[in-house]
Amino acid sequence: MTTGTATRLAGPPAAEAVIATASAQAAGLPTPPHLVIVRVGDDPASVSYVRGKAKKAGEAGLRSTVHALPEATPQADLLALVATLNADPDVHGILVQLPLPAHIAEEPVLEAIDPDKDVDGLHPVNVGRLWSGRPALAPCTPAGIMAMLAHYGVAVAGRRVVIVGRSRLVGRPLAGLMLAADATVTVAHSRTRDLAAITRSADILVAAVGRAHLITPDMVAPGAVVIDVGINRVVGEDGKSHLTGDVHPHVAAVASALTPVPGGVGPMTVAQLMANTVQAAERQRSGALGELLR
Ligand SMILES: NC(=O)C1=CN([C@@H]2O[C@H](COP(=O)(O)OP(=O)(O)OC[C@H]3O[C@@H](n4cnc5c(N)ncnc54)[C@H](OP(=O)(O)O)[C@@H]3O)[C@@H](O)[C@H]2O)C=CC1
Ligand SMILES: Nc1nc(=O)c2c([nH]1)NC[C@@H]1CN(c3ccc(C(=O)N[C@@H](CCC(=O)O)C(=O)O)cc3)C=[N+]21
Repeated sequence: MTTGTATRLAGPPAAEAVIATASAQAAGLPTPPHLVIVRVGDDPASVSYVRGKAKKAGEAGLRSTVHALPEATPQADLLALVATLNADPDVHGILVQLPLPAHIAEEPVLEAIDPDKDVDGLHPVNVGRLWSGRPALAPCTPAGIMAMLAHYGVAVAGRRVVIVGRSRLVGRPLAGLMLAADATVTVAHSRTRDLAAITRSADILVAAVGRAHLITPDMVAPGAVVIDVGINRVVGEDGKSHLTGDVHPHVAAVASALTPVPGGVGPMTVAQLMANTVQAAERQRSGALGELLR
């Protein structure tokens, strides 16, 4: 961000607040919640994200284990690992990092995860709970965005929210959470006509597309709150590779508030994973207590 007047909605302070709450809850459990992350192959971005998540888990007082499987792992072996983790009472959260190699279908893998250990909130049971307005483990990026808005005092109820992007991981579940929070929601995507007219109607505009600087100032209503989810690796004028979002920097001159990239939504995603892992551990504990008392 160069010039502009928009308030910078920084991720790290809001993320620390989420992690502090999760850590305090974790400390009240008989054993530290245990997160298991499964990564298949050596995609450099996935390697780096998974490392970041495991590091944060340790800082938050959680246990974490990373299973790094070779690129050529057969789907059956991955399913067998998930079954073992489901059955292990010492494992509270399971996350299979996406994308998976092309020879492995996502659907059967996500459906194999015990919904109560599904800290990514991608199992159809959790998707269904979210869309029927019941408590559920919600995907980390959308839940992190809701936590960030709450942290900075941005009201959602009654406001017009436009989400650009309809992915399983971000756009769709965010629409469900926004609806549950009483926003009026529009979801745009690659087939949307006259995208600018729609984005200009937003009080809160969320860009989750994966195209550098797709959202330009003319697409933003003066005073709108803009959430930039995109993480794009681009080569700058200096010839160096760096990260940039889906939102053009000049949007800062139009918006009232804007999340930076990096240092915006990304840290919220990681923080929310810690919160979801603690929530999963608590759910399993109360589930187990319920069984004992029955
Ligand atoms: N900060 C964080 O924590 C996270 C960041 N990300 C980043 O967010 C971005 C989006 O991720 P993800 O949702 O997984 O991406 P996907 O590629 O799964 O989805 C992209 C969405 O954008 C839509 N789209 C593509 N081109 C256009 C266009 N020109 N106009 C309008 N809509 C368009 C697609 O439409 P259609 O459905 O029609 O194809 C699709 O719905 C990426 O940069 C990713 O790296 C992702 C997860 C977490
Ligand atoms: N099953 C699954 N669950 C996910 O939640 C999931 C996934 N698969 N696949 C990929 C996306 C992407 N994602 C990010 C996590 C952290 C940052 C993050 O920490 N970003 C930092 C900087 C990152 C950097 O410097 O490279 C930031 O924006 O400041 C970004 C993106 C989770 N995802």
